[in-house]
Amino acid sequence: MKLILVAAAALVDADGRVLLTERPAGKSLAGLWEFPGGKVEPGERPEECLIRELAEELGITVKEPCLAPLSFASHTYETFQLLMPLWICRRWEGQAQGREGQRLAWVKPGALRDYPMPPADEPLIPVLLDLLGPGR
Ligand SMILES: Nc1nc2c([nH]c(=O)n2[C@H]2C[C@H](O)[C@@H](COP(=O)(O)OP(=O)(O)OP(=O)(O)O)O2)c(=O)[nH]1
Ligand SMILES: [Mg+2]
Repeated sequence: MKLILVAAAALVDADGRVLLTERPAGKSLAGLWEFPGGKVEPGERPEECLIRELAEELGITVKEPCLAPLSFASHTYETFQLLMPLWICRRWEGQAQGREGQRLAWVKPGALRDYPMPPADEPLIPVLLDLLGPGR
């Protein structure tokens, strides 16, 4: 089966909230809430890809040293196998906006379960809860 490599970020703000973005209508998994990021293109390093995706999708500038490896998702979808490393990032320049019309939500970790996410993302929720606590 085809292996798809997706680089994604848990952006964490000063209050310990995590950014989720809604997948736009018309795309696969539309309406579900995900970590911003996208497919690594041929010849691209994953970190480079993530910095590009965060600029394209959110209009923010992230420096590579501000990305720390956190965890990964591995999930078998019907038509491909997803492998998605997740970096945590607490520092960036600019204010995140949905540059592709997508809705954004800053979510305290204890409320992540209120946002329907792709099945691949499910195991990442406890990782964030462990690291950040449920939040107030
Ligand atoms: N960015 C991101 N993608 C995720 C997450 N969970 C998850 O299963 N995915 C899947 C959805 C897509 O198949 C792929 C993301 O790649 P992408 O964001 O560049 O894909 P895309 O919108 O162009 O998707 P597609 O419609 O072409 O499949 O990984 C997540 O938390 N963040
Ligand atoms: Mg994307």
